[in-house]
Amino acid sequence: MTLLSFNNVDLSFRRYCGLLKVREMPVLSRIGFAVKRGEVVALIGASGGGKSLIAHALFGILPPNAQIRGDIHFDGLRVDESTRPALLGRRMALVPQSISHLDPMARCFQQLRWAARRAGLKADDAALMAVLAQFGLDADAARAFPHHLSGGMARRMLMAIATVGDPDLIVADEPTSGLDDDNAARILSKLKSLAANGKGVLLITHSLATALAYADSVCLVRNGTVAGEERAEAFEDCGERLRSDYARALWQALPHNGFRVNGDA
Ligand SMILES: Nc1ncnc2c1ncn2[C@@H]1O[C@H](COP(=O)(O)OP(=O)(O)OP(=O)(O)O)[C@@H](O)[C@H]1O
Ligand code: NI
Repeated sequence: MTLLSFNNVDLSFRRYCGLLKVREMPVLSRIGFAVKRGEVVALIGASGGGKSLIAHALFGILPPNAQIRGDIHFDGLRVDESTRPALLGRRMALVPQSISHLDPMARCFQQLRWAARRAGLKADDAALMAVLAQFGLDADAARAFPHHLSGGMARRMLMAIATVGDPDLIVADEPTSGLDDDNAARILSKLKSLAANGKGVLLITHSLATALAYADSVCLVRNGTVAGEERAEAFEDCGERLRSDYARALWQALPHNGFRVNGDA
């Protein structure tokens, strides 16, 4: 069953040139993809391609000069200013790319408690500590203010905060950046197991290798548009089963495919 769908979503930023002239800078064009329950969909693409903006459009955290058109649906409901508040934290949660989304003025455990409360959960402290333990975070991390955490610990704290409310959809924006291999695997396995338990997961990453190890399907984002949608299992051999040229080029550029460019032998 489809949990999240983007249909023909366009996004532009208004910029003032001079005093009165306003220019529209398009950044996303005709974005369309879907996430079903039980699957991990990876949004992948190079830096600056528009992946985070797609997540920000869903969660309503675009800057005020952003102009958005098109349809975003969550579980059959159109997502807009009126419907979004009831969804945030309860039905869908974001693991933001930047760890600066943690509140610098509150201890981490307090922020976890707020997230649980926002989701309508009456979790006691022991249950919240168990959530932290899933991400390798202990009582010291719980007591800490965000600036006392390492980058990797802060990222794991963001995962704990996003998942504590048991949302139906998790959007994880580069959730493993700055993590060592073990902690990265822990986060990605957790996302995969959430999907295996009927949740939907949108994994945003610049790494095709990461996407292929954990995702069921891959949506390629390039220059603000969807340059291809592929099943993860189509990335095999020489990529004959891939539908888009861009996917084939990325696949052939991976180290174990010999860094071939444009299909060169
Ligand atoms: N507030 C803004 N005003 C104008 N342009 C913006 C704004 N925010 C982002 N952009 C532009 O939109 C484009 C897409 O940015 P976005 O952060 O979504 O990329 P990304 O694919 O997530 O990249 P990365 O992998 O580096 O995180 C970039 O070219 C960026 O410069
Ligand atoms: Ni990003």
